[in-house]
Amino acid sequence: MVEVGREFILPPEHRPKPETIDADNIPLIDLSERDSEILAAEIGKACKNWGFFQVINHGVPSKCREKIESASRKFFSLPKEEKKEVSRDEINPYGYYDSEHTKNVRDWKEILDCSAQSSTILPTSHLLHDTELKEFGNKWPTSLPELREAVEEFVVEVEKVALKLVELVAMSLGLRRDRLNAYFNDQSSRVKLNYYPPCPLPHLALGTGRHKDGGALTILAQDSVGGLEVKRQTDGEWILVKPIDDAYIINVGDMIQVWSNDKYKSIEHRATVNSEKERFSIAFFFNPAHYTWVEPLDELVSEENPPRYRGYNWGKFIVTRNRGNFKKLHVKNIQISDFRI
Ligand SMILES: O=C(O)CCC(=O)C(=O)O
Ligand SMILES: [Fe+2]
Repeated sequence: MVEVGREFILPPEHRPKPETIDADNIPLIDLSERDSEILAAEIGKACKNWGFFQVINHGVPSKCREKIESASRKFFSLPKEEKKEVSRDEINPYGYYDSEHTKNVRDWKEILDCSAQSSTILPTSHLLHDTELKEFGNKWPTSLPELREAVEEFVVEVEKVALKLVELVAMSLGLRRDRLNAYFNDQSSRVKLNYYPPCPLPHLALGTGRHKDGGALTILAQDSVGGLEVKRQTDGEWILVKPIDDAYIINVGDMIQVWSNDKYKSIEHRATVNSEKERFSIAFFFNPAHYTWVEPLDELVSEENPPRYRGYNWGKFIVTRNRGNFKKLHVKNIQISDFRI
């Protein structure tokens, strides 16, 4: 019998309910629609009302998805010692770990975090006065060469979708189509493989605790088990996102919320676990370079609609967030609300 340690147990108000609501669901958008004005309008509406939507006919070959899903299963079924050989640590955010914390409660999951680029430059410290930077690369398990190949091929494909979405988001905000593209010339994008083993007490713990994604946008592939829940803006209820074969779930990250000066919202979400089935998901976090200064876009602020956020440096933001994910801290983890004016 697997034990559920105290560090996994959530305070009562944040525990998942035994029954989830799945009647109403997040919008489903067909990306093969050729009229980009129509697409942008649909995406704008989804970003405003839900902060989440699913896409079909996205162009990512299903073979590519099957390959990364299969490599991920193989990776997590490797002996623990082999996984630990590619562990992340307090400074290097890329690698394996089984003790992620969200809001200082441990998540019931194992993770492999990968830099989407061959390497990523990040600050080594969350402290603002420390300006040291370091280049971090991926560690791959030697017994599973297909994992690296699968991740690299997946990145090429999802990045095309991410750029297309960022263009549609720009259009929907009434901006030039390529207004946001330059932010992604240098990236700190990340691929996260999530593995949620069956949990004997699924109503006391979560696979991923409630959180908002900090970057620009997230593209998520969930398997057919289901468990992702999104907080509905109208009433604060948690809504189960129905798995759809070969679809990707897209969500607005904090950065788009800030750029849009709150027109679009980065919405809280979480992943539940269940006592019978294991569950896998793969997230692609589309993020700009560490040196990016994030603030409401000039075109979207005015005298009547003044900026609602102070600017901040993305590198320091993500490093502070990573630090809180790595271990339990006694301070609240960084949120964009900290920058609210
Ligand atoms: O596994 C999931 O469905 C969600 C994971 C997630 O939200 C994340 O990794 O940021
Ligand atoms: Fe997330």
